[in-house]
Amino acid sequence: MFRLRFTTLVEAPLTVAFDVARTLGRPWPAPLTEVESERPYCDVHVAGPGAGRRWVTHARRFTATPEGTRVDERIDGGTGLPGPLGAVADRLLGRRLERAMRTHLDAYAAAARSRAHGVVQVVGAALVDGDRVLVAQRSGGPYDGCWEFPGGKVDPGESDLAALVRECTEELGVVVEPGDFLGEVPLDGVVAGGPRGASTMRVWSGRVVSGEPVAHEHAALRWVGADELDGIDWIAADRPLLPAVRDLLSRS
Ligand SMILES: Nc1nc2c([nH]c(=O)n2[C@H]2C[C@H](O)[C@@H](COP(=O)(O)OP(=O)(O)OP(=O)(O)O)O2)c(=O)[nH]1
Repeated sequence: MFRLRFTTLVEAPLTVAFDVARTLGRPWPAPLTEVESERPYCDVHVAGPGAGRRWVTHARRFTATPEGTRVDERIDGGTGLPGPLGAVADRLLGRRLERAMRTHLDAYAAAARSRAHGVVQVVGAALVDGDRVLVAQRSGGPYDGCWEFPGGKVDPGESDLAALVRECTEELGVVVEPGDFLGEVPLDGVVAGGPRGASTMRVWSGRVVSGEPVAHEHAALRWVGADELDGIDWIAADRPLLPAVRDLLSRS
């Protein structure tokens, strides 16, 4: 058998990295059957062993990082031929696939980066003061009254962190210093348009380094402790981030 491992860093949100990977498929002709898929986090495809006993398993995991999406891929396979001849055939097949994959992944990273330019990206700040985090209540619109992390859409050509600092100044009248990357969650497309889950929100921890937060655009602001997080009426998309926020508060 052969085992191939690839890691690709894609400058694109999770949803774009996942969708482009699926659209491009694989650099070999044999059709695979999907046996697992959780958009935008992972998928597994398999083929064989058929009449020729050749088999292959292709597993991908998409992980949010501060720089973009890391795609970890495992391809395991074999020709199914026995003995030393089979070992040589496996090695040759593995090498061929490895070469094809490297070219394919370069093209994939470029395609995902280019597609990401057309997708609205949102950033959020979990601003911490001691063992409390700042939450903000939306005023108007589809999420009227729901609570969220301060933040908003990244402007074209703007970096995530520049957008985070700008949004906190506009919304709260403070200067913030971004900290750790906490995670990325798919949004429902209400703001970005397009299909549900096209956009994501990427959230960093942060702290206020100048000024006192004032609700310039929100209905209200609250500093809350870890034990209050679950009881808040969050925008639904934010809930998967709460374990990371709880962990953050336990460390501060
Ligand atoms: N800021 C923020 N937005 C969130 C969170 N969770 C969540 O689903 N969203 C959604 C709500 C909105 O649809 C979108 C952010 O858009 P926004 O309207 O707040 O962005 P913005 O401040 O740039 O808006 P605008 O300039 O167009 O008025 O992301 C969150 O925790 N914080």
